[in-house]
Amino acid sequence: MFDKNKVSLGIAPIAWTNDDLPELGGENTFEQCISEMALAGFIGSEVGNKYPRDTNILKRALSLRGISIASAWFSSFLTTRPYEETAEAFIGHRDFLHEMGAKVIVVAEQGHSIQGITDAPVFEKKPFFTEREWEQLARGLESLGKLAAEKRMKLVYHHHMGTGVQTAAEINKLMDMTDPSLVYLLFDTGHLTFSGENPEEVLLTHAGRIKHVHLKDIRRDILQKVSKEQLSFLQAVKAGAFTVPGDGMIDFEPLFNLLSKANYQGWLIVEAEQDPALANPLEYAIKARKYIREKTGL
Ligand SMILES: O=C1C[C@@H](O)[C@H](O)[C@@H](O)C1=O
Ligand SMILES: [Co+2]
Repeated sequence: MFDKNKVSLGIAPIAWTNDDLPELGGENTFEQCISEMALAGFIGSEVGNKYPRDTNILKRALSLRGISIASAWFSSFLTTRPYEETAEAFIGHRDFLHEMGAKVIVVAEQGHSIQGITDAPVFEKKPFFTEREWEQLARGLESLGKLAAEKRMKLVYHHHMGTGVQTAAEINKLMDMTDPSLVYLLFDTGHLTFSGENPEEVLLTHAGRIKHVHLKDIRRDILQKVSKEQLSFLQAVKAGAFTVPGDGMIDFEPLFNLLSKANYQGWLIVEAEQDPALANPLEYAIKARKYIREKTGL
């Protein structure tokens, strides 16, 4: 299985406070969040909107708890806005993450995205890029990838529900259109399953380019409800579509096996956004940690 010197376990703050739905977990503090991550046995985190932006303050709070920053989300608008606008914001984000010691930068294209539109049915209204937009996205990501490389960092692209890069076919197209030394892939088990893709197939196809992993599970009954009632992505999250690995319909064992066979190196980040009032974040973090230990020995 995984080499403990090459694979590290982290957890995202989104289970404590949801940046996309600020009403979920608004009461949970930054300190509670990172203390509970450490208590559950994780050594890494991504960055949430309650995290201090002053890198000295952030480093001190995290080091007291033995936590490092693995990465943080960046929204690109390469298909809808001038490249320079995205590049300027990307450089600030990159420099912050570099200062925090992160090696990868998570990027998701938000041009035409409906992931944040409260009432847009996620299956029915997902956007599709024109060929011109695909070109803009691919060339723009390569340029951002070069900016990442200036700091010896990697851009990892996050496929996502309700965006133009959601399905396996769209992931394949993006990977085909971009330079593999500049644009890498983030593998998110929850988004692939939500979209109806086969995560094993995606993993096998792109194993060499996967440099960051988000682990989340899906509740099958909620997924059926999302499709039947034409819910939006955010309504799906609120309804409990996502949960921690081992608590839903995904079989993680073959995925862990394939990742380890591909000599995966980097972070495995548990990222299971759900309503913290219904799913206690510490309890679910402990549950996830236990499941991963049982299945991988990590
Ligand atoms: O990586 C992610 C970041 C979140 O903001 C997003 O909506 C979530 O679903 C995700 O996978
Ligand atoms: Co994710």
